[in-house]
Amino acid sequence: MTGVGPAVVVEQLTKRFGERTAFADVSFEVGYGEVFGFLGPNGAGKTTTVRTLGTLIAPSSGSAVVAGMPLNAENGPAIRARISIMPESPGLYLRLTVVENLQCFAGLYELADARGRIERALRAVNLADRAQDLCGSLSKGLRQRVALARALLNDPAVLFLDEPTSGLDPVAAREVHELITSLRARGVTIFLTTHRLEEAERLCDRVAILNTTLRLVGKPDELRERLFTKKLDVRVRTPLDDPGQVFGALPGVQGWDQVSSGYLLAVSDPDLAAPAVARALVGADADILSIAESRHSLEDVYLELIDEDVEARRR
Ligand SMILES: Nc1ncnc2c1ncn2[C@@H]1O[C@H](COP(=O)(O)OP(=O)(O)OP(=O)(O)O)[C@@H](O)[C@H]1O
Repeated sequence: MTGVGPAVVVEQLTKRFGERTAFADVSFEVGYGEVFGFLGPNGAGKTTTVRTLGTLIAPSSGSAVVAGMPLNAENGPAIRARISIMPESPGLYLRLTVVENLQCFAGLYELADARGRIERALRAVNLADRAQDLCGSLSKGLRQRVALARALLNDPAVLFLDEPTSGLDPVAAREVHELITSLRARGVTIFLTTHRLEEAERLCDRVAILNTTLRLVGKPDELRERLFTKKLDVRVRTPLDDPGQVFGALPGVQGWDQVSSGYLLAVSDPDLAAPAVARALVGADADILSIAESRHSLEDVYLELIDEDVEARRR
């Protein structure tokens, strides 16, 4: 499942539909074995990127390498043999059973040892005991798992999952998360588009934020650091008489704000600043309730960027 070099390389890729630009000038790389999150608002170009990298539509300009092969019409069949796409809507034959659906797709792929592959795929998604059920009788969550089994039939090196938990309840979504984690453990490279930011934060090694153009790529922690200053959240039983005197002269504390719950301190390194802050509070006779690093979520990062875009469009 692994290869030499990155699993996906995208360089200045652009897709236009007539006058409309779906995405423009997008460049990034995905390493083998990585879970790569692709985030962005509605209409940002995520699905079109997946369809382009999945060889379903041709880019307007730019270049890409997918599963080690340059993306072009000639390599289409070879790329398709090494990747899978699980689209947002599973598109199963509802009057056929689970196993009949998989047989049908194994036939289309002309896969050798279809029976063994189907058994393994069903086991991988914990559906072996539902093989004879009609797909039409399955819940949305189970249908999604059948679609995932279908995507696993060809043992893909790169798996594109387009909104795999869209419309699922929290339990069904968690099951899909566990499946993604187990696929990653098997070395499958996963390209995951999602609107669920907590899902991206939990599952992805790195994320990209797209809004027609690529806004940021990195590990969630790096993106937080790039966009936000670090903060210490300080809570005390009663407000300080003179917070400026307590926090003002502390090394590593760049500024402070009084908030309803206490004080938010801008710091260069929370681990270094916290003990000094604690000592200063004790020196000021304050009753400390807690001192903790205030963490920005990936959602904060996302909203900061997308809001910037909305503001820029208004100007
Ligand atoms: N076949 C097509 N013809 C014309 N325009 C298209 C086509 N497919 C997509 N688009 C346009 O390209 C843009 C990006 O669409 P895309 O579906 O890739 O966004 P998305 O990020 O996946 O959105 P969502 O999160 O809502 O699924 C949209 O403006 C869309 O209308």
